[in-house]
Amino acid sequence: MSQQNAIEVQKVSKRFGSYQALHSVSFNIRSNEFFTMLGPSGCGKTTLLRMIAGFETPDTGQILLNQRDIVDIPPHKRHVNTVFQSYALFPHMTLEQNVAFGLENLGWDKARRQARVGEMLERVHMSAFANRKPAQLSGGQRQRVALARALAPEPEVLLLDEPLSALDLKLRQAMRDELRALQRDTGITFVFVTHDQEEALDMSDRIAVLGSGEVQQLGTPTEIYEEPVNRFVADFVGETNFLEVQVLESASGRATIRTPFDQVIQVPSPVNMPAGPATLSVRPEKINLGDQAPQSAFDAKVVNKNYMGGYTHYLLSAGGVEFRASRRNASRDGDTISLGSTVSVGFHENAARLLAS
Ligand SMILES: Nc1ncnc2c1ncn2[C@@H]1O[C@H](COP(=O)(O)OP(=O)(O)OP(=O)(O)O)[C@@H](O)[C@H]1O
Repeated sequence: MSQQNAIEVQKVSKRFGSYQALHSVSFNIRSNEFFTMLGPSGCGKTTLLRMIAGFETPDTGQILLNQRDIVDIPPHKRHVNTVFQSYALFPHMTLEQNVAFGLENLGWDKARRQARVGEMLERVHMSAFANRKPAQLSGGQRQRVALARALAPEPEVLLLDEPLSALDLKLRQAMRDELRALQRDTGITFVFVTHDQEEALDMSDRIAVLGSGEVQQLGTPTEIYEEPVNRFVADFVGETNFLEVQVLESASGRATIRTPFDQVIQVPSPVNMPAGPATLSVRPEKINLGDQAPQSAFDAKVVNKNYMGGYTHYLLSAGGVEFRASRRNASRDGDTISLGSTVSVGFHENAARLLAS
């Protein structure tokens, strides 16, 4: 993957009336990557996408597209296309005409247009429907055509605004793989907006987690999930337990802490973590139970359990604290820990993460 930047967002702020939607946001999107802006409703992700597209302007700051400032370039001159949740296909046109539409405006001649439309419909597996109208298609098929139309003029960047959210669950999952493959095949930079953390983890090369109009963390899916920098990211991406701990000392990315279960352990930590109270994030699947618990284990009571087939989720209590653990049922009789029993519990030190805030 090239490390060149397709898009640079530099200190972008935006206010709507008295509401500050973006607070001096900066990040770079690399050429040819699948980049996701992930965050809860209202965090500013759509506003950022609309700024890149040119439908919205920053109050302050700059946006560069391939090193060029685009703030004053109108949307249709940006070599950026957008796919929306609502497809936005022209209902009176056939699929072929829909995909050809933008190419005609760009001045492509008929032969070139036809070749490109054929190629794009093929790519999204819609060649057999070329002469149908959008109303004769399912939601997933419409979204494939919308993708073909947006990719046909070979934009430098494709913006995707929650494009899967109108589809049902099964189709959404299948479309994730298709989108990812389409990005790899075309090599076009994809900028994807979603509030669905699973989608983001599944598809992205890198994710920017947005919250309260700021970038809370930017990293690969593994970094975001395994090394969340703060409570917001740990909570928004995946499930986790927050344990109130005491930092005894810290140095170069590791800290010695006392847990609510009276263990003194060393865990990964942000640099310069001051001594005193802090929060430790431990994901439920990283808490091991019974014979799987490590040596530093302690006893906990099973307060509740939910058998989910492949997994069982447990609510446990120890040291006056309740926390969650989940365990994969790896065999027919994997679910052996009963409600009300006392079980040995532990987690590997590298599986926990001390949070900066
Ligand atoms: N044109 C506008 N006028 C006033 N407020 C706006 C406008 N556009 C966005 N906002 C506000 O700015 C904030 C960020 O909006 P934005 O649409 O970027 O959020 P989002 O993260 O995409 O959320 P969602 O997933 O709900 O679309 C929201 O609180 C929204 O109400």
